[in-house]
Amino acid sequence: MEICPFVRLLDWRTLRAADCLTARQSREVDRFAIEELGISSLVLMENAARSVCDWISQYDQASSGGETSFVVRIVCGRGNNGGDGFAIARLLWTMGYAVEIFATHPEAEFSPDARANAALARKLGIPWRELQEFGEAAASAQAKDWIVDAILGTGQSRPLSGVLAELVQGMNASASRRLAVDLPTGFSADAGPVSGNRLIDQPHELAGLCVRADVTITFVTPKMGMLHPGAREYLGETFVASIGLPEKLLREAVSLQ
Ligand SMILES: NC(=O)C1=CN([C@@H]2O[C@H](COP(=O)(O)OP(=O)(O)OC[C@H]3O[C@@H](n4cnc5c(N)ncnc54)[C@H](O)[C@@H]3O)[C@@H](O)[C@H]2O)[C@@H](O)CC1
Ligand SMILES: [K+]
Repeated sequence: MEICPFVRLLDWRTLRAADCLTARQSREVDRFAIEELGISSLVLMENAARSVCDWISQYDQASSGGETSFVVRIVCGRGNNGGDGFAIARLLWTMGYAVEIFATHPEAEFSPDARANAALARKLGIPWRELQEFGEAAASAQAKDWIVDAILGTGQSRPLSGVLAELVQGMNASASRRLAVDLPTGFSADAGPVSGNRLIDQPHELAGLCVRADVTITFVTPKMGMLHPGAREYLGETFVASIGLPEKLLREAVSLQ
């Protein structure tokens, strides 16, 4: 189902390991695109953000005739997954959506591309709320609202704890719909819904440790962890978004053949 030009629905029935990238391969794709092909990482981030915004606006058109009275709350981590989130906030805001940004870290701790997009969001005066207000905002959110999970993507390297685990619990307890950017926070690109280095057979064990997304929009290709039998429970309806580079080239770059 081509819901918008650069985004295609993932067919779970035909998903194979050969179609999937590991976190390391995903980073290699990034590196190859930036260093060998010379595309800027900010262009990749913008393309990633644009595909998420296209999806939200197409879905909104298709499901409610473009009624945009819902609120999109975007929770941004400190890495490039967060950078995607700041860019998504800017694009949705310029399209007239009600947007609220929540950042998990002070700007000084952001990755360079996240900092660039956060600074732009600040300059444009996009509503930016205190992180500690998120629990209350999520608890009072309506079913037609969206929470965009831009906390962790392929950089997730350990189980969630502390503030991030609390944020994820707040997200999962909310009536709001949840959209995961690249991967749900708490979901390992390599192994799926894991806790520590142990695959979780009982998904309920992950309650609060992994975002239960209604929709996941992943970039370039599916990720290896999506093969885990419990994956769909956390990914929801999954789409694969192109970020402007020929997939075949990227596969060669990570010698997927
Ligand atoms: N693959 C690609 O071609 C592209 C990737 N982009 C985005 O870049 C993301 C990867 O960005 P990053 O490598 O900065 O990583 P993330 O943004 O996923 O993670 C940020 C940082 O969080 C820390 N972290 C890891 N596990 C944690 C935990 N359990 N608790 C607390 N902190 C933790 C790590 O230091 C990690 O570097 C992708 O998921 C995607 O959203 C896009 O911007 C565009 C292109
Ligand atoms: K995410």
